[in-house]
Amino acid sequence: MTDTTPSPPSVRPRLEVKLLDERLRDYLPRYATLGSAGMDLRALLDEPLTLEPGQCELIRTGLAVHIGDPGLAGLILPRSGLGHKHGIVLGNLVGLIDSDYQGELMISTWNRGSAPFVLEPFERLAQYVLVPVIQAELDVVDRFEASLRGEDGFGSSGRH
Ligand SMILES: O=c1ccn([C@H]2C[C@H](O)[C@@H](COP(=O)(O)OP(=O)(O)OP(=O)(O)O)O2)c(=O)[nH]1
Ligand SMILES: [Mg+2]
Repeated sequence: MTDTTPSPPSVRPRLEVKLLDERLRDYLPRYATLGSAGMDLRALLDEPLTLEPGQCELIRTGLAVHIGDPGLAGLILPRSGLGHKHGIVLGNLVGLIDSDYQGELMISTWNRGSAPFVLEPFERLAQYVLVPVIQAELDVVDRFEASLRGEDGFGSSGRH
């Protein structure tokens, strides 16, 4: 199996990014492979930081990204290796980045594991995924036209 053909660069949306720390010039996020969905975000730290079991800290990335298009949003997601092997996940589970946010991307970093974890400066800590968004208008109604499912949910169709 080969990598999928990437979108031509011309159709990729362009995102404005501010580097809030000059050291980030050497660590710009990038897609690791042609088919990568996310770009890794690194921890902007001056020295290693030990996260004790249960500890949650807001970690700087040194990056501000202005998406600028309400039809797009950013997601900050955990890296699966850190999450599965070391229990390093996100304190907010998923970070949602609004298209009009112009501040620094921050990573709520939670050690949900049972051992201390030492986070190294510029370690790849989470990933940033750009996703399409559709904003809706709400129409208030008294009743819905009946559907097959109706109000059934939460396992109403059984487990298997
Ligand atoms: O993991 C995250 C989540 C959010 N943000 C930033 C970007 C986002 O656009 C803004 C607001 O996020 P959200 O709307 O999820 O938080 P809130 O608690 O509702 O804050 P607000 O009242 O500012 O909307 O915070 C981050 O930097 N990292
Ligand atoms: Mg909000």
